[in-house]
Amino acid sequence: MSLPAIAVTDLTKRFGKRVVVDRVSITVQPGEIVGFLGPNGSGKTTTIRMMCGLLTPDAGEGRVLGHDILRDQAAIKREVGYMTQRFSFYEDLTIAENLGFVAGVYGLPADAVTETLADLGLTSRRAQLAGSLSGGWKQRLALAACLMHRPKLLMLDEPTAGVDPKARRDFWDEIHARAATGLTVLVSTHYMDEAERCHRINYISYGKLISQGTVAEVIAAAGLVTVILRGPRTAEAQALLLNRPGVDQVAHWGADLHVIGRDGAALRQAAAEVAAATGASMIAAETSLEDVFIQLMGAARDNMA
Ligand SMILES: Nc1ncnc2c1ncn2[C@@H]1O[C@H](COP(=O)(O)OP(=O)(O)OP(=O)(O)O)[C@@H](O)[C@H]1O
Repeated sequence: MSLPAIAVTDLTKRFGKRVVVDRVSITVQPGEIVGFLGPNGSGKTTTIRMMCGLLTPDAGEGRVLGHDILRDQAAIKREVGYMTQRFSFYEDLTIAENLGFVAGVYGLPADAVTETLADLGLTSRRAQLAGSLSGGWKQRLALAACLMHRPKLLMLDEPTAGVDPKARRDFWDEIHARAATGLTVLVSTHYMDEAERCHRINYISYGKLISQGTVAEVIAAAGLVTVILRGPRTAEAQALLLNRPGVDQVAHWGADLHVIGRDGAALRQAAAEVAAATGASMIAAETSLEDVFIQLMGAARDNMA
């Protein structure tokens, strides 16, 4: 097997007395798209910045694209494309002028801009002011800016926040096409559908990595059982289900109620009783990634308490 694109162990970062990243280890193979998920403030951006060579860990070690994260930060920065959460442009410059500025920063030749415009389908819009672009095109410009120096690894921090579904899909098609040619991608997101587009995911909470694997593996590892109650009185059913033994989560999905818990026998018994009491039918269902994340969030909170 080839050298991993990312292999970091026990990364730790404190701000003041607070440990915001706590012994996080991640391995990513070349060409993989790996998702990074977790609640707000859980340490995703801080971890990404340590792996990009922008922030020095207080403890831990590892290599990114073969370079030591503690000693070769300059080399990492040259070979990584980092799209920050709130990417910004000169709004009163055109697309081409913005890319020209970035090319200057990296010391790239002028034809890098022409090539990148063509590569990202931006040539026909090259003279449009960045400030006048829609969210989807702004995001494409941000992607162009971080691909222009031909990085081997892309770190994307919530790249599609606030972008419409069609633009998000186009973005993901673009990412998959590039991964197929060997680009490695680490992407943080709060969107479940995006997590499902990744080859593997990492879930971090309160600075600790608490689940890793393919979506199917993460769902299986959570050991949850889900049943659906379908009937006329779901609001009443929800009230009856809350605080019943075996019921960890109850959530409305349209006209259905999803009932989720770790103790399958207790869950089914509670759901069956409430279904009978409210005239609902009970249907076995697959546990979703969102159900798992809600459960993990609750479990992490309980551990902190
Ligand atoms: N430079 C800093 N100084 C002090 N605290 C910081 C600094 N950077 C981040 N933090 C804190 O560290 C914690 C982790 O932040 P981080 O941005 O890594 O989380 P995140 O998972 O990326 O969150 P989000 O999903 O909201 O983007 C937060 O509580 C944040 O306030």
